[in-house]
Amino acid sequence: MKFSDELIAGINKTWRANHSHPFVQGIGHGTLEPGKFKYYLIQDYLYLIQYAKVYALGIQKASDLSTMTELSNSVNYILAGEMALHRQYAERFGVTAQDFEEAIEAPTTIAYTRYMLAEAQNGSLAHVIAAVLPCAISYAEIGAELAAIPGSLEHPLYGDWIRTYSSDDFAKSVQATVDLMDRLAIDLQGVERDKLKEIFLTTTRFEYLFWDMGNDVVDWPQNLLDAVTETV
Ligand SMILES: Cc1ncc(CN)c(N)n1
Repeated sequence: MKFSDELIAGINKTWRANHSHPFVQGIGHGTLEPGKFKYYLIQDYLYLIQYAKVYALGIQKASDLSTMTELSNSVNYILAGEMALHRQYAERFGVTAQDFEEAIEAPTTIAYTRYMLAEAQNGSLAHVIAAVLPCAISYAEIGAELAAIPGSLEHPLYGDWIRTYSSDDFAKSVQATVDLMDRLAIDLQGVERDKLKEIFLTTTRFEYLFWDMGNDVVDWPQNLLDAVTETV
């Protein structure tokens, strides 16, 4: 069994919980409240900025030019490809990409992204890839599953999102990361593999928290947001 398959098989219940999350199903069936989607997109834009930096740390830790090039392609795909989707939605919601970029990061966004950055900064390239892998694979799987729901691809608001995450471009970018994980794992022993499994489980759990955040619009308490002008 490939190491990437072993990672998912070892945490199957947690893994599937993301697919059946009400927020995800709401996108697929077109029943999600647009306001929740907008809040999620803003936080996801901020998330992707940090996520691109995690991949960039991988470039620094890579030991060959071909891996560096692959990771650099991933950084470019996130910043220019995936985030273009969010910029297009910003326009549809009547705000600018800069409004998205200048939004306040919610506690979940900070916790998830800074966890990945800490593991990436302190660990090896394998740690970097284990941290980003649930994000990559789960969106590709979710995109494909939602695309199979009749009419989902034509939904006026959610169709673009589903088309992006079920696209060949996204799948190609994810496959490069999966293949890299499998190559890196070949040389690793038990304890090192266990650490990768722990990181993979943690970021899979964070994926669930991120869907929860969107579904419940979880932000800092309003009184703290109102007091923001006191500190900036
Ligand atoms: C939280 C999250 N996880 C994963 C993806 C897919 N890159 C995303 N856009 N946002």
